[in-house]
Amino acid sequence: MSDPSAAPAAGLGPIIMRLLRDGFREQGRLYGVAIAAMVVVAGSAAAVAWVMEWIIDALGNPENRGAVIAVASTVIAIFVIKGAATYTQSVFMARAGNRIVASYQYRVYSKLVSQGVGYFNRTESSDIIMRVVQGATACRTLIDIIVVSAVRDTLTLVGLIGVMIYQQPTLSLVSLLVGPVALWGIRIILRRVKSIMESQLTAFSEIYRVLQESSGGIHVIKVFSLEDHMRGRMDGAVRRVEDRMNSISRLESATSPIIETLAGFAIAGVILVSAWNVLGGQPSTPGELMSFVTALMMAYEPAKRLSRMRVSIETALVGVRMVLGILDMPESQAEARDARPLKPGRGALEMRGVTFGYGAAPVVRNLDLLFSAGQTSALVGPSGGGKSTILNLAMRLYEPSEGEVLIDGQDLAGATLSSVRQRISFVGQNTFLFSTSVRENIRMARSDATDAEVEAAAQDANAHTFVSELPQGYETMVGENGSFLSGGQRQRLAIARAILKRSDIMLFDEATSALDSHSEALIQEALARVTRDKTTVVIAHRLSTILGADQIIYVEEGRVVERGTLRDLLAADGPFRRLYDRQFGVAEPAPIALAEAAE
Ligand SMILES: Nc1ncnc2c1ncn2[C@@H]1O[C@H](COP(=O)(O)OP(=O)(O)OP(=O)(O)O)[C@@H](O)[C@H]1O
Repeated sequence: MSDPSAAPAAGLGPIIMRLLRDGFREQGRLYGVAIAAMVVVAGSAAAVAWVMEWIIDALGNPENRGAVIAVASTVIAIFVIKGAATYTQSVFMARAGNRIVASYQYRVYSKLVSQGVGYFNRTESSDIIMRVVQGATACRTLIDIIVVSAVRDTLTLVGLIGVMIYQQPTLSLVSLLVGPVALWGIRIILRRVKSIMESQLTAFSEIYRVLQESSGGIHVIKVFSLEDHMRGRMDGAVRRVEDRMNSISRLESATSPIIETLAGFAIAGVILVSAWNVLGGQPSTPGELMSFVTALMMAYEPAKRLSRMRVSIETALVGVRMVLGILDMPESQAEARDARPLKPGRGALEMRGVTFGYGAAPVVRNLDLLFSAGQTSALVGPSGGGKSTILNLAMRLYEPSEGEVLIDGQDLAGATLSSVRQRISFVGQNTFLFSTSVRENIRMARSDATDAEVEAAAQDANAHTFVSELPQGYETMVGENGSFLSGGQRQRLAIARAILKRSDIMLFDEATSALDSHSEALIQEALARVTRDKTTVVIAHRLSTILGADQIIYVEEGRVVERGTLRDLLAADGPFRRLYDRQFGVAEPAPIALAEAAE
């Protein structure tokens, strides 16, 4: 499946410009100070080379004590200034860089969390983690490289070359001849780096995936003795990352022999030409020559760093593209521009001619359904028939490809998402709890709920007794996804959360399946009270939980096959009747009696 957050095709130039624009807009002051410090660092480097002429001339005439002391003081001043400027540059670059990482991590997360459920179905969570963690760091790295290398090293190099040309124009030309050769060598290296970096990120993603599956699937790993299998996967993943790291380091380092060799040629050329100059009768003063040679030697380091810069840019670029890909991704569930909040009503939920599929094949087809306001409806039918999908569409977690989903006659497609979600409470098959206290988990439904309201909701969900017996009561931490609690306890907290929300439509998808029949009966009784005047839709495989429903809808292969009261469906002798007979046994009288009681 194509990844909508795939890297944008933009070239290096536009990507760098965009990052710099973003970085300077957010952290212009910090970068401004750092760049000013870099200008001072570059200037002081040129000054060191420049002052050599003065030093040599002063040493050639040591009787002039004033000149010697002035030179010595100048050297001290230059180095003190260079040290202070280097410190300022490092501190401000680091502060700006850390802020940039935080900003991109937040922006990427913020964009991701506003995507629809479909995006998270398509994208592996390990991939998402990698994009947030590695991608944001790559953005900082790229800005750092550009600012430090392009500004400081380029300015330093320009200053030093300026000194060289001023002191010895011919010799400068000779030494600069090696430049084009260096560029050619670096181009070859770059091509290799690009291909390795792409696969490096895939290898990283596998490490995150193994970690996540180890944590989430630890029970399966233990019970099926999969420890060695997981170790093998991790070993493979970390080795792949290691191999690629080594290749990248090798390529980055390959710039060194190229530059070293070329530097040797440049210096040898300078020696030969200056010897020829002397013989040819164009002598330079020792001071001029010393100043030139110092500038040439000092130019070597920034030149080497600049030669590595392109390789480092290429390694960071893959992560940067990932981040920009997410930031530029269209909203997978965009609100209509003229979307309005749903108007209040009694909570009638309706589907008209709804067709929808997660992929190409439709899961529900041309569905017409009415869940009347204030009534309880039950969805039953074989597994995979589309019951949960109907609830997903009602919550607008997915948009129908055809037809309309309406609340109180208002099409959800034209409503703001927040107003739709506000009207609906949901307890699903897989209860999710946050890694915080029991109280905070329930309060997620309504942040302004008082402690008394939280506890009342827990009472209704038959959770209060067990919560009171926990070591810190409502303040007990529940662990990652409620791992310190039993399945039934988790479900009761999820039900309490849904009750606290006080919305007028309540959806329950196998919400009491993890409970023993005694607890289930208690909750059913409480839920019947809480949902009395609400539009309620219940999915349950255990028919005992839905016998009191106002209507029962039998769904199979995405279609409504039967609907009616329990009495109607039993009398119709269709698929519901067969399901009913299978669960209770034809000779069992109790549910029939219950049906009578439900009238
Ligand atoms: N996120 C998804 N991506 C792709 N296909 C999905 C997704 N969720 C469900 N399906 C498919 O849609 C069909 C209907 O699934 P759904 O969960 O709605 O059925 P259900 O009646 O609720 O089943 P059950 O009773 O087992 O929960 C199934 O074939 C399922 O494989």
